[in-house]
Amino acid sequence: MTSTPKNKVCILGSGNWGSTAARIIGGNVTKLADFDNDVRIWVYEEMVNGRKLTDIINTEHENVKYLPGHRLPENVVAVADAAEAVRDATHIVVVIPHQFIQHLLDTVHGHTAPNARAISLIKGIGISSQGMTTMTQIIHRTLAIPVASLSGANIANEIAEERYCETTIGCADPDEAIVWRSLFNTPYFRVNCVSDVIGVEFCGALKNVVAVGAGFIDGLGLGNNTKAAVIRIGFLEMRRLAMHISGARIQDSTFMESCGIADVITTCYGGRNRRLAEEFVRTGKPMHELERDLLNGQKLQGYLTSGEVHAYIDGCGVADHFPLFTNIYRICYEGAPPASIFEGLNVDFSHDRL
Ligand SMILES: NC(=O)c1ccc[n+]([C@@H]2O[C@H](COP(=O)([O-])OP(=O)(O)OC[C@H]3O[C@@H](n4cnc5c(N)ncnc54)[C@H](O)[C@@H]3O)[C@@H](O)[C@H]2O)c1
Ligand SMILES: O=P(O)(O)OC[C@H](O)CO
Repeated sequence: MTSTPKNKVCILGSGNWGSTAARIIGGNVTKLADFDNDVRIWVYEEMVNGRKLTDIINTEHENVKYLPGHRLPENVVAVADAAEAVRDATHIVVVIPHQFIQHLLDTVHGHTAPNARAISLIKGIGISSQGMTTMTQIIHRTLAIPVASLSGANIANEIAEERYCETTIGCADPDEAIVWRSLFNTPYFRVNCVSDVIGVEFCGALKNVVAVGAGFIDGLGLGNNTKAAVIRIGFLEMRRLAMHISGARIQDSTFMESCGIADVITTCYGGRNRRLAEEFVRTGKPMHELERDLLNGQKLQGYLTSGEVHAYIDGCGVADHFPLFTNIYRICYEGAPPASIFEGLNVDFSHDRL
């Protein structure tokens, strides 16, 4: 009698969030009878203190560069070849900075199992000839497999400390949603599933632009009320843009999940995008320089997303309806003074669908 092969997880990405997700999944698979215990994690290979990062992870069981101080389960195995990492995987977790997605997908294309499916933990969007594209759409278009999304108020370092928080999985198939949930849910990382895959993603991507605005306010030293105003207007612009692009396919209720309102709050107080936007105002240095000098290899998504959002809203002739996003773009890319963030913030949102 032949037994059914077990499901197998591969994680594509081993940065701060990828390594934290690996801690969670590596622990959970050992409790799931239909999953293989071995979890492969693709590492963008680099030398750290004269040693390959994959070797360090596989011997010390710690990603000393991107998640120092937290042990990875021993069943999480680092692999430098992405095509090898996805081979035989039934569940592919994609968690790399959004600017690198297409190259990675092209590398694994043709190597995924026929029954594979994926979940994107990426917070970012793409621009293509079809307009604005979400990460699940890019993954689905390249690999032709079902794709779910996961996003929430999830600062990775706090999750690695096992401090209680929530997240949202967007998955169109309720049975698949249950499986994804079983891979991620823990007593400290509470997963709620919704069917709105791209709504979850839009929230995760667009909140990074609001985080940049919040950082500008901190850099200007304007305090809590001003930041709350930027958070509120930013949240409304996020929702307006998501609705503009995908209309009826997005559910308003998604914005009230962890991926929506909760993530805007956490990111505007504790995230990397906020922190470096504050430095941008204080030092006058460009974002890419601050990223290089202050993040030790970690990557920002917010200022890039601001550029992508601007290309889209300007191209569609609707930038006037997004004054905060437009001002943030001009401050990041056109040398506009940070105090110009308030210009024209009197747009009426009362007719937006609630
Ligand atoms: N860190 C968090 O708190 C957090 C939380 C939720 C979501 N996210 C999202 O998860 C995604 C991944 O972020 P992260 O925090 O895990 O990464 P990170 O910013 O900590 O690290 C950057 C990663 O990119 C890799 N890299 C560098 N150059 C590369 C290249 N050319 N090709 C491919 N990979 C390359 C590095 O090896 C490293 O693994 C992002 O979209 C981010 O917004 C992050
Ligand atoms: O550190 P940031 O700014 O990339 O944000 C991290 C998470 O997305 C917060 O949920």
